[in-house]
Amino acid sequence: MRLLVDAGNTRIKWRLDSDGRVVDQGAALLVDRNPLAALAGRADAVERVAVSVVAAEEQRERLSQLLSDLTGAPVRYHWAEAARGGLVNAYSSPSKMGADRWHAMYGAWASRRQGCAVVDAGSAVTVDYVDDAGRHLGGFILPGLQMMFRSLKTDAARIGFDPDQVLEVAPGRSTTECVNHGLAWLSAGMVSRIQQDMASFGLRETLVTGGDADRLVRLGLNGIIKPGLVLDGLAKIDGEELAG
Ligand SMILES: Nc1ncnc2c1ncn2[C@@H]1O[C@H](COP(=O)(O)OP(=O)(O)O)[C@@H](O)[C@H]1O
Ligand SMILES: CC(C)(COP(=O)(O)O)[C@@H](O)C(=O)NCCC(=O)O
Ligand SMILES: [K+]
Repeated sequence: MRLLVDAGNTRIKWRLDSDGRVVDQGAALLVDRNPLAALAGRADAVERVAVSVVAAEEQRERLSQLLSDLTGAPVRYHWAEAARGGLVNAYSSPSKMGADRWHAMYGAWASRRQGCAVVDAGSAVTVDYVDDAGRHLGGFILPGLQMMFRSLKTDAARIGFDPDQVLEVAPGRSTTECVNHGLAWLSAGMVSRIQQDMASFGLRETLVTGGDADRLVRLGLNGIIKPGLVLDGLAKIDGEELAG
């Protein structure tokens, strides 16, 4: 059995897989005392661990310690790459790209082998475009929903509001409405820009992952929700590395 781990800036997502079959999966907040607690007592069967991490280096070290407390199995960290299996990264310095973006893109590319957009609505939102030839055309990094609520709350003295994840885009008539509708309106604007880009780059499908994936779809993004897309790509890459 193999343990796959996707450590984002907010949550750690994990999956136990056996020969490509999902045996179990879960998620916990990165700040939890032990985000891998659900795996205690089941680690004996783990023969190998594969990790995709974008959280800070100190969080990676903490995760590393949690994993070695859990299992003696070898742990392999996978990072962004220049190219793999026909997918070619647009970055001139691929190691600077978040591992999660590469793994999500590879998850999409390996299963479809056609042009697509990959949207990861996590702590930050990332949008990446891949054409039919497997060329990554580039992407965007934007603040995620909680990050935007936080910055409005902490960086402006007189914006008092109760954050609420509404999908309402009408002009607001109170501070709370202006903020909540404003963020829905901003996300809806991003959604229509993605859809314009899809048409102009001739891309067919949008795959959406991350904690706020469902919100973007409800705001009109014409996409397929793939909650485990990063883990799908990670599983594939780790399997390919093992096979040599
Ligand atoms: N249970 C949850 N805990 C925290 N954030 C959540 C939860 N459910 C949905 N979210 C939303 O998910 C976003 C974080 O997405 P996630 O995919 O967990 O991020 P990351 O990959 O950066 O760890 C937050 O902006 C938040 O709005
Ligand atoms: C953009 C990200 C913060 C997204 O991470 P997440 O919101 O999923 O935690 C992450 O992919 C990252 O740290 N990227 C490094 C910079 C880059 O991709 O160019
Ligand atoms: K993300």
